[in-house]
Amino acid sequence: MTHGRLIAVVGPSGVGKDSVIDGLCRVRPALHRVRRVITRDADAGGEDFDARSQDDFEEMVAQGLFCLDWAAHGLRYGIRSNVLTRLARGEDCIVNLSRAVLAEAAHLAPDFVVLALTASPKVLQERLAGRARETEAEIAARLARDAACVPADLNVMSVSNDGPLDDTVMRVLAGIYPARG
Ligand SMILES: Nc1ncnc2c1ncn2[C@@H]1O[C@H](COP(=O)(O)OP(=O)(O)O)[C@@H](O)[C@H]1O
Ligand SMILES: O=P(O)(O)OC[C@H]1O[C@H](OP(=O)(O)OP(=O)(O)O)[C@H](O)[C@@H]1O
Repeated sequence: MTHGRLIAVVGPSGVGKDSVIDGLCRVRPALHRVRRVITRDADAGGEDFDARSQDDFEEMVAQGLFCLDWAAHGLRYGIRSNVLTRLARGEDCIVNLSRAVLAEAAHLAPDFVVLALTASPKVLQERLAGRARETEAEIAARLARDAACVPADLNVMSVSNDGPLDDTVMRVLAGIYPARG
């Protein structure tokens, strides 16, 4: 059976990673959205995720339950290893990742694609303020974050999300699932 494709969505805070993932999964329901484990309050809003305390999270790490985990924005993030079973069954999976774990993530699937979203600094600022999930100080820290670069040797598709969301979703779909024939 063909191995599923793993699509990693990366980019600065507020660029639209979760929104683009939502849009892609709506248009392509067979695409599995990977639910992240995060040490964030369960009622923080935004993406659907599994909230865990710091202690519980570290226990999950110790038990080897994650195939990827990282720290950012004062939070811990984990991807459960069961995504590997889905990929092995041939399911395509999409996940919001840190740029810092891309090299490691590339080893998880033979068909690994990075979707790197971009937007202007002004747009990022407006979107984070509009999302209203973080405080002003947290937004400032996100905008100032000095993130790792996307490794040059990976299969990277870079797409601007400065314009309407539906346009971005359609451009991404055309890029990652080009029509055959
Ligand atoms: N193309 C777009 N046009 C307008 N608003 C957008 C667009 N993409 C995302 N947004 C909005 O910007 C905010 C940040 O998007 P989000 O998906 O949470 O970004 P990220 O996951 O990259 O931090 C959200 O309020 C979302 O609704
Ligand atoms: O190392 P970086 O590439 O900068 O990424 C750091 C973190 O930022 C994003 O998290 P999250 O989705 O919680 O935050 P965001 O919605 O503000 O992007 C991303 O998923 C990573 O977990």
